[in-house]
Amino acid sequence: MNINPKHTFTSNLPADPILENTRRQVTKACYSYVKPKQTSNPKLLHVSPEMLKELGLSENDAKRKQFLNIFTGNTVLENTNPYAMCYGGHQFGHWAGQLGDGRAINLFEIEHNNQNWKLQLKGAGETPYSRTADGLAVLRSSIREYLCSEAMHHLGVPTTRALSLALSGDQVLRDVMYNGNPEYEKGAIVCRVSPSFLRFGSFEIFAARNDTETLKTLVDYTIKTHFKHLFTSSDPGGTEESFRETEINKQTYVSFFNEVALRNLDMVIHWQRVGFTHGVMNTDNLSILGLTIDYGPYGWLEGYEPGWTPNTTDSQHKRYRFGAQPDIVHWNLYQLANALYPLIEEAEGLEAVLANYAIQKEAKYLQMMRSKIGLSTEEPKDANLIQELEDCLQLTETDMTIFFRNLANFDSATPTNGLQIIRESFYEIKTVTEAVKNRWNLWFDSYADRLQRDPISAKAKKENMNSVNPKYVLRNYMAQLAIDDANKGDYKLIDDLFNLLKQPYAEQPKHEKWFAKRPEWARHKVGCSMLSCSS
Ligand SMILES: Nc1ncnc2c1ncn2[C@@H]1O[C@H](COP(=O)(O)OP(=O)(O)OP(=O)(O)O)[C@@H](O)[C@H]1O
Ligand SMILES: [Mg+2]
Repeated sequence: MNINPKHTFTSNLPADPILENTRRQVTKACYSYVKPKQTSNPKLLHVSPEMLKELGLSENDAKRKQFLNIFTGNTVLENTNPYAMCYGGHQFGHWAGQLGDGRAINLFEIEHNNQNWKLQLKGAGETPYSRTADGLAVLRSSIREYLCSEAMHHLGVPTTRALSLALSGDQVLRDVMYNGNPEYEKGAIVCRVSPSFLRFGSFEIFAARNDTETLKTLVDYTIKTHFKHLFTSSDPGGTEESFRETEINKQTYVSFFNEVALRNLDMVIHWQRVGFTHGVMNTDNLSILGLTIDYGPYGWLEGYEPGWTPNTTDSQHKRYRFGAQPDIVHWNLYQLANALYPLIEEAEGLEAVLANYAIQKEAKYLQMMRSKIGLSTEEPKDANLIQELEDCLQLTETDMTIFFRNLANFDSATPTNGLQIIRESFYEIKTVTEAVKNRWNLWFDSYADRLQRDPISAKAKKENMNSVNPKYVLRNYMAQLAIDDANKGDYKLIDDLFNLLKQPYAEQPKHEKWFAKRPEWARHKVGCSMLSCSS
């Protein structure tokens, strides 16, 4: 295996001078060096061929013992120095202080095709940031993270990626529903991959500690590394040589914040498009690059319900419910603005970005919803048509994925067929009363009128709709079936789902069984509709 490891993160940012792996507050440093824990009997369960290719590795490489050893933490690659990152975060609306990579350990960077990738193990053992926990991850949550991050990539949603899923061979104790019934589960490790694992909380921690110096070092590094275009355009002449020395001006900090805001807006609008509910949008789980990060208690909408969250830890206030996600990004951006303020010392620019986010959020959401119903032009009343559609979707439990996919078959010449076309998306046909049918028929009439004023051909409309409305998503019960099998030692379904989800927008007649509503047994089952943060 030919890996030429890079270390741009550690060579540009301050390290924690303490090398002992003891739990502590780490100050004036962006990371701590720490070695992954040795595992007793590691076994690879799956490797992403697409990710291998992105990294310039071959499928043969993945079969080597060295690959297994490196990506489960048993071998540290020569000339590399693994590390855990320091960050803080606002959890459920409250500042939680230092959090950090309590169980994630960065191995090294690989550069391939002009892209720098950080490779990180999740569940690789304790670090200085582990607080009271064990640094490990269990198989169920690792399968969910592995399958979903690659599935999101294929859906076209900005996300961190996954290279491999492995068993550690060790047992991990977990109290799944936090009700005093801990049990041993299989331990597992996912190798995650991303151009950066920096989170909003990576910046907040230094602002909270009034450590403006380290804050500036980290922000400048981030701009010069990941937002180079901002840096060079506003500071002309910024060549590689002058790269480190050149001062970044205040306007560039504001532009950086603006881009972070817009990238995260783009990400969350994609979530709303595909029905993804993240579940724990704390500021330590929002990426500075606007990538979906931390596949914990996430879930996919089945019945269209903006008030839904899969996370039982949030069942009372439902702060992170599906419909609130774009507003939560906004709230989190306020926290990031506060963290960047010491570098700018003027609120105006940051406030303008936040105000613009609110405007853009409405516009982008509307644009996205127009695409879901196949409109190629804009009319002022589209917002009403879409609002009425969302109201109709909540009249009775209606499957989001099936609804939008089947809606592509609607013909504006025969609006009375509308109900028949979407019938399959209703969970209980007996709840579709005359009153419900009437509302839907009214909507289909307005929709047909609107489509008739749209110049797009029926064929193009259908193609467009099928390219934004996925046919296959990782429904909660599907992941749970793969987990149940894996706990019994059968890993085939992981591979089947992995392959299915590579083409979420394609018709896959052989796999039609996955284009189905959630089965009744999964309605209230732990892991399918209820997920805790225990992972
Ligand atoms: N088993 C564990 N051992 C040590 N620390 C943990 C463990 N589980 C979670 N943490 C830490 O608790 C904090 C919040 O956890 P959260 O569930 O958001 O993250 P995570 O799922 O571990 O990781 P990530 O955000 O990297 O995907 C993080 O600092 C995380 O590292
Ligand atoms: Mg997290």
